[in-house]
Amino acid sequence: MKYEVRYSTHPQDAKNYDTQKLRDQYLITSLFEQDEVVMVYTFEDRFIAGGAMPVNQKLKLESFDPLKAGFFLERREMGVVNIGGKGQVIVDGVAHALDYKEALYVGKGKEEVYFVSENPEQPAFFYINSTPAHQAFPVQRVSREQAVRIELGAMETANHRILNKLIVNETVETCQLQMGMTELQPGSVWNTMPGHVHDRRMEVYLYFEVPADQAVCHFMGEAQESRHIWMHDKQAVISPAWSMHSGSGTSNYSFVWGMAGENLDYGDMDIIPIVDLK
Ligand SMILES: O=C[C@H](O)[C@@H](O)CC(=O)C(=O)O
Ligand SMILES: [Zn+2]
Repeated sequence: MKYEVRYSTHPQDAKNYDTQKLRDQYLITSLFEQDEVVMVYTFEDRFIAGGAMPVNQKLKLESFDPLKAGFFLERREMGVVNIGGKGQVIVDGVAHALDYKEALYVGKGKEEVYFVSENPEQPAFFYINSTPAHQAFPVQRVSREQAVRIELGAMETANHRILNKLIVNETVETCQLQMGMTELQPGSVWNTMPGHVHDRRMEVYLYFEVPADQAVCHFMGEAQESRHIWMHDKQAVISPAWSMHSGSGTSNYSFVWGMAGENLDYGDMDIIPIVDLK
């Protein structure tokens, strides 16, 4: 398994970052590598964003040195969203089938977790989010039908999108993790517009279904001191609690969002009026 550690940053410091520094600090370019588990451990709320792409073998979820844990979920919980072909997540011997855009919550204390693809020609891409946890909640699969679906925005403002709450307190009991998936409708390009911040929680976005010759421009930073990061398919970006997080694409696309921090209130956001953005 491969991992990387990223320290957290101060907004006053981030103001001075040039393009490369912004990308090094916040952009995660590669989480999906054949027959590997790849993890980025950020000190923003000790959130881990990872990818598991089993092709020719099943992959074991393993702890890594900075966690100083006997096994990965010893003091953590995890959410998994499959953004690839059919696969299974095997948790302490129990197989949970995950189809495209389905999710699985795995609570603290589960010792043995494996990732498997059904067909090596169409491997599963398991996107992983994990946060510290102090209570064990049951494993729960969230199918597409079980997700809480909300329609947001409008075609006229190029932000018509379907938000699917996958792992939120309406569907799954968690310690601090929340996850969901938002799908921009054809012709719509703006996510999270009007934008927001939530000082109570940090967030990570993973963009996918971005066509190979298109890109998403992700907006971050303080609302009056915004910066942008150009992103491609299956890349993720870390949003510290002080940062806005919004994006516009050169086509429509989808993204998985994951949050952790102070509360489990999805609606706890401070909206930034569009005319106040700088
Ligand atoms: O705090 C919540 C997250 O930023 C996302 O759920 C926002 C989002 O998917 C959207 O508006 O398109
Ligand atoms: Zn947010």
